[in-house]
Amino acid sequence: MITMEDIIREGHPALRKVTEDVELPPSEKDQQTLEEMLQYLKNSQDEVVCDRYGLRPGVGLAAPQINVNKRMLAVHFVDLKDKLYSYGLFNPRIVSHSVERTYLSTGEGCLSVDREVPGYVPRYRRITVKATDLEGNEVKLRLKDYAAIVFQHEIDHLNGVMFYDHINPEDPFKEPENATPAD
Ligand SMILES: O=CN(O)CCNC(=O)c1cccc(Cl)c1Cl
Ligand code: NI
Repeated sequence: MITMEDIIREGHPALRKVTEDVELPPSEKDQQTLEEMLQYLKNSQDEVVCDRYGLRPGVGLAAPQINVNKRMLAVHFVDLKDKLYSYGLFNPRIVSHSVERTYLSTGEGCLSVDREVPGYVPRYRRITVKATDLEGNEVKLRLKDYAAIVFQHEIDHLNGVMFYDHINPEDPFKEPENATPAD
Protein backbone atom coordinates (compact mmCIF):
# COMPACT_ATOMS: atom_id res chain seq x y z
CA MET A 1 0.00 0.00 0.00
CA ILE A 2 1.08 3.62 -0.55
CA THR A 3 2.01 5.48 2.66
CA MET A 4 3.52 8.92 3.35
CA GLU A 5 7.01 7.39 2.89
CA ASP A 6 6.20 6.96 -0.80
CA ILE A 7 5.19 10.61 -1.29
CA ILE A 8 7.98 12.86 -2.57
CA ARG A 9 8.19 16.43 -1.24
CA GLU A 10 8.87 19.81 -2.82
CA GLY A 11 12.49 20.17 -3.84
CA HIS A 12 12.43 16.70 -5.45
CA PRO A 13 12.98 17.35 -9.21
CA ALA A 14 10.29 14.80 -10.22
CA LEU A 15 7.62 17.30 -9.05
CA ARG A 16 8.74 19.78 -11.72
CA LYS A 17 8.84 17.34 -14.66
CA VAL A 18 6.19 17.09 -17.39
CA THR A 19 5.00 13.48 -17.28
CA GLU A 20 5.08 10.99 -20.17
CA ASP A 21 1.83 9.68 -21.61
CA VAL A 22 0.88 6.16 -20.50
CA GLU A 23 0.99 3.60 -23.32
CA LEU A 24 -2.54 2.26 -23.86
CA PRO A 25 -3.83 -0.32 -23.17
CA PRO A 26 -2.12 0.13 -19.81
CA SER A 27 0.33 -2.50 -18.54
CA GLU A 28 -0.54 -4.59 -15.50
CA LYS A 29 2.01 -2.51 -13.57
CA ASP A 30 0.47 0.84 -14.56
CA GLN A 31 -3.00 -0.45 -13.70
CA GLN A 32 -1.75 -1.72 -10.32
CA THR A 33 -0.06 1.61 -9.56
CA LEU A 34 -3.20 3.61 -10.40
CA GLU A 35 -5.35 1.29 -8.28
CA GLU A 36 -2.94 1.81 -5.37
CA MET A 37 -3.17 5.57 -5.81
CA LEU A 38 -6.97 5.41 -5.61
CA GLN A 39 -6.72 3.12 -2.59
CA TYR A 40 -4.42 5.64 -0.87
CA LEU A 41 -7.15 8.29 -1.12
CA LYS A 42 -9.80 5.98 0.29
CA ASN A 43 -7.44 4.91 3.13
CA SER A 44 -6.56 8.55 3.87
CA GLN A 45 -10.26 9.36 4.27
CA ASP A 46 -10.88 6.41 6.61
CA GLU A 47 -10.24 7.62 10.17
CA VAL A 48 -9.09 4.21 11.43
CA VAL A 49 -6.74 3.39 8.52
CA CYS A 50 -5.54 7.01 8.32
CA ASP A 51 -4.54 7.05 12.01
CA ARG A 52 -3.13 3.50 11.92
CA TYR A 53 -0.69 4.37 9.09
CA GLY A 54 -0.21 8.11 9.76
CA LEU A 55 -1.61 9.15 6.39
CA ARG A 56 -2.33 12.77 5.43
CA PRO A 57 -5.84 12.99 3.95
CA GLY A 58 -6.16 13.74 0.26
CA VAL A 59 -8.93 14.08 -2.33
CA GLY A 60 -6.58 13.54 -5.26
CA LEU A 61 -3.16 12.05 -6.04
CA ALA A 62 -0.96 12.39 -9.15
CA ALA A 63 1.71 9.88 -10.20
CA PRO A 64 4.65 12.33 -9.87
CA GLN A 65 3.85 12.53 -6.14
CA ILE A 66 4.96 8.90 -5.79
CA ASN A 67 7.90 9.53 -8.10
CA VAL A 68 6.26 7.90 -11.14
CA ASN A 69 6.82 9.94 -14.29
CA LYS A 70 3.54 8.92 -15.95
CA ARG A 71 0.44 10.89 -16.92
CA MET A 72 -2.03 9.35 -14.50
CA LEU A 73 -4.08 10.57 -11.54
CA ALA A 74 -6.64 9.40 -9.02
CA VAL A 75 -9.44 11.36 -7.33
CA HIS A 76 -11.84 10.33 -4.57
CA PHE A 77 -14.18 12.95 -3.07
CA VAL A 78 -17.78 14.16 -2.89
CA ASP A 79 -18.44 17.69 -4.15
CA LEU A 80 -20.48 20.33 -2.30
CA LYS A 81 -23.65 18.77 -3.77
CA ASP A 82 -22.65 15.34 -2.42
CA LYS A 83 -21.85 13.95 -5.88
CA LEU A 84 -19.14 11.24 -5.62
CA TYR A 85 -16.11 11.47 -7.88
CA SER A 86 -13.95 8.34 -7.70
CA TYR A 87 -11.66 7.79 -10.68
CA GLY A 88 -8.30 6.44 -11.76
CA LEU A 89 -7.46 8.18 -15.05
CA PHE A 90 -4.78 7.62 -17.70
CA ASN A 91 -3.67 10.55 -19.86
CA PRO A 92 -6.20 13.11 -18.59
CA ARG A 93 -6.32 16.37 -20.56
CA ILE A 94 -8.34 19.55 -20.26
CA VAL A 95 -9.90 19.86 -23.72
CA SER A 96 -11.92 23.02 -23.00
CA HIS A 97 -12.47 25.48 -20.16
CA SER A 98 -14.47 28.55 -19.19
CA VAL A 99 -13.02 32.05 -19.13
CA GLU A 100 -14.73 32.45 -15.77
CA ARG A 101 -12.59 31.35 -12.83
CA THR A 102 -13.14 30.04 -9.31
CA TYR A 103 -11.07 29.36 -6.19
CA LEU A 104 -11.38 27.90 -2.69
CA SER A 105 -11.62 30.60 -0.02
CA THR A 106 -9.67 28.21 2.24
CA GLY A 107 -6.83 27.93 -0.29
CA GLU A 108 -5.28 24.57 -1.23
CA GLY A 109 -2.89 22.07 0.32
CA CYS A 110 -0.64 19.38 -1.11
CA LEU A 111 0.79 16.10 0.21
CA SER A 112 4.08 17.08 -1.40
CA VAL A 113 4.20 20.42 0.47
CA ASP A 114 4.96 20.12 4.20
CA ARG A 115 3.91 23.68 5.00
CA GLU A 116 0.87 25.93 4.80
CA VAL A 117 0.95 28.20 1.75
CA PRO A 118 -1.90 30.69 2.27
CA GLY A 119 -3.70 32.41 -0.58
CA TYR A 120 -6.34 32.06 -3.28
CA VAL A 121 -5.50 29.64 -6.11
CA PRO A 122 -7.40 30.89 -9.23
CA ARG A 123 -8.66 28.04 -11.38
CA TYR A 124 -11.02 27.71 -14.40
CA ARG A 125 -14.62 27.47 -13.11
CA ARG A 126 -15.64 24.89 -15.71
CA ILE A 127 -13.45 22.36 -17.49
CA THR A 128 -14.00 19.41 -19.81
CA VAL A 129 -11.52 16.56 -19.25
CA LYS A 130 -10.90 13.65 -21.62
CA ALA A 131 -9.09 10.55 -20.35
CA THR A 132 -9.08 6.75 -20.24
CA ASP A 133 -10.34 5.24 -16.98
CA LEU A 134 -9.12 2.18 -15.07
CA GLU A 135 -11.52 -0.07 -16.99
CA GLY A 136 -10.07 1.19 -20.30
CA ASN A 137 -13.10 3.33 -21.22
CA GLU A 138 -12.62 6.74 -22.77
CA VAL A 139 -14.32 9.25 -20.50
CA LYS A 140 -15.32 12.88 -21.06
CA LEU A 141 -15.99 14.71 -17.78
CA ARG A 142 -17.67 18.11 -17.56
CA LEU A 143 -16.58 19.53 -14.19
CA LYS A 144 -17.49 22.69 -12.31
CA ASP A 145 -16.42 24.51 -9.11
CA TYR A 146 -14.95 22.19 -6.44
CA ALA A 147 -14.62 19.18 -8.78
CA ALA A 148 -12.98 21.39 -11.44
CA ILE A 149 -10.54 22.71 -8.80
CA VAL A 150 -9.46 19.25 -7.62
CA PHE A 151 -8.93 17.96 -11.17
CA GLN A 152 -6.90 21.07 -12.07
CA HIS A 153 -4.71 20.61 -8.96
CA GLU A 154 -3.96 17.03 -10.10
CA ILE A 155 -3.49 17.80 -13.81
CA ASP A 156 -1.11 20.60 -12.77
CA HIS A 157 1.04 17.94 -11.04
CA LEU A 158 1.23 16.04 -14.36
CA ASN A 159 2.63 19.22 -15.95
CA GLY A 160 5.13 19.97 -13.14
CA VAL A 161 3.00 22.80 -11.69
CA MET A 162 2.42 23.29 -7.94
CA PHE A 163 -0.72 24.99 -6.54
CA TYR A 164 1.23 27.89 -5.06
CA ASP A 165 2.56 28.81 -8.54
CA HIS A 166 -0.91 30.37 -9.09
CA ILE A 167 -1.06 32.45 -5.87
CA ASN A 168 -0.70 36.23 -6.29
CA PRO A 169 2.75 36.95 -4.77
CA GLU A 170 1.91 40.65 -4.06
CA ASP A 171 -1.46 39.98 -2.42
CA PRO A 172 -2.28 36.26 -1.90
CA PHE A 173 -5.87 37.01 -0.84
CA LYS A 174 -6.65 39.55 -3.56
CA GLU A 175 -9.94 38.64 -5.27
CA PRO A 176 -8.92 37.03 -8.60
CA GLU A 177 -10.37 38.74 -11.73
CA ASN A 178 -13.63 37.29 -13.10
CA ALA A 179 -13.79 34.70 -10.31
CA THR A 180 -16.46 33.31 -7.95
CA PRO A 181 -15.45 31.34 -4.83
CA ALA A 182 -16.43 27.63 -5.06
CA ASP A 183 -17.12 27.36 -1.31
O1 LIG B 1 -2.29 16.47 -5.36
C1 LIG B 1 -3.00 16.06 -4.41
N1 LIG B 1 -2.66 16.24 -3.14
O2 LIG B 1 -1.52 16.88 -2.90
C2 LIG B 1 -3.45 15.72 -2.04
C3 LIG B 1 -3.59 16.69 -0.88
N2 LIG B 1 -4.33 17.88 -1.27
C4 LIG B 1 -5.67 17.85 -1.33
O3 LIG B 1 -6.31 16.84 -1.15
C5 LIG B 1 -6.33 19.15 -1.63
C6 LIG B 1 -6.67 20.02 -0.60
C7 LIG B 1 -7.29 21.23 -0.90
C8 LIG B 1 -7.57 21.60 -2.20
C9 LIG B 1 -7.25 20.72 -3.21
CL1 LIG B 1 -7.59 21.13 -4.83
C10 LIG B 1 -6.63 19.50 -2.93
CL2 LIG B 1 -6.18 18.40 -4.21
NI1 NI C 1 -0.94 18.06 -4.62
